[in-house]
Amino acid sequence: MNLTKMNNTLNEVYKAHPLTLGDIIPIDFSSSPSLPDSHTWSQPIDGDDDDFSSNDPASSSIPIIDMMDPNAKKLIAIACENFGAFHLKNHGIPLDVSQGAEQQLQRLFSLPTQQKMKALRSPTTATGYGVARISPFFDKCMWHEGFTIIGSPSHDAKKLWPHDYQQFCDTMEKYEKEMRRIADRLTEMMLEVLEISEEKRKWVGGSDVSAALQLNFYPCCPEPNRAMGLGPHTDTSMFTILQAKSSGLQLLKEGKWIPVHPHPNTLIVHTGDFLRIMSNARFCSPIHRVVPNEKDERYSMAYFYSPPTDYTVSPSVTGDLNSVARFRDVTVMEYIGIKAEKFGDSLSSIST
Ligand SMILES: O=C(O)CCC(=O)C(=O)O
Ligand SMILES: [Fe+2]
Repeated sequence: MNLTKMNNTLNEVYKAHPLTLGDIIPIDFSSSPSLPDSHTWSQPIDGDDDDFSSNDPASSSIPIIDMMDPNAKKLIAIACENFGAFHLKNHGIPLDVSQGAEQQLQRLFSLPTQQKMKALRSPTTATGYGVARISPFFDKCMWHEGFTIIGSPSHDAKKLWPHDYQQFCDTMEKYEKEMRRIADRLTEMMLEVLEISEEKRKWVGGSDVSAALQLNFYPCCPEPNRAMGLGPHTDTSMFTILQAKSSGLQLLKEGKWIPVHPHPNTLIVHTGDFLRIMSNARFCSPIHRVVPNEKDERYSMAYFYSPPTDYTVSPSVTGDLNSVARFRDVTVMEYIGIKAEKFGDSLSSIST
């Protein structure tokens, strides 16, 4: 994987859209017994009360798809059309790899704040510890802390554990390799469904894909109905593959927030903006958010997978000769820059 190129690209984008130092440091949650004003959102936040799912269970929960099912390709395409998300089972990740990554994730976030601050992401770089990248687009802060990995985490891990970083790096690299295998396979399937030409598919499985692993921690929250774990957003990816063991994730569908509860031994897969563009808006890139919880803390790992930064993403209109392109062509690099500036208005800004 040409990670230096990917990292440089992101760093260039972030340099053009720097955060202020006040924006990048999470509060010390362990010393915040009540919700500070900086983290109090004005609207009450709907928790995971399952209101929507009780109305119409069939249309309100994302499907569970078996990756080994002979019909997987078709089922995934339907899920991408209806929800832009599904649970994936039989994905083939060895249990020790997913559990190992989960343990390292918890080890990282349980470090004392001062230690985590040693790996603080600077306002203009892409990796390390800090608040969510989407934070500047919201007036209020989120009940969340994160750690971003692009390629080998060793540079940042050495700052956290100067003498004992290897275990973290090996475990995370193994996990990323598994994620990469699944993302390649899902992408192959969906690009076939969209009848995207061989020429435009060559990047899949290659060394230049753009990939990042985002570790997230949402501590227990004293007033979850007035706080936000991660504000509403769509992902700047082709696919995002998520591992999480507790509830809190919600997807927006037809104006309602649908809770996405975890299932044992499954991953949650979302489609992101790049697949929406390539599919000419046939597939969704769902707006999602995370709500915090008073009793349960939440850990998650999100693997973002996109084409190489210089790849031109074009809507596929092959399947339907009457259809017109609903987005203009855009390179991955250019779209990452648009997203850093326009956030939720990015897709409409490239609509034709
Ligand atoms: O923590 C989660 O479940 C969601 C994370 C997420 O949406 C993201 O990192 O973009
Ligand atoms: Fe996301």
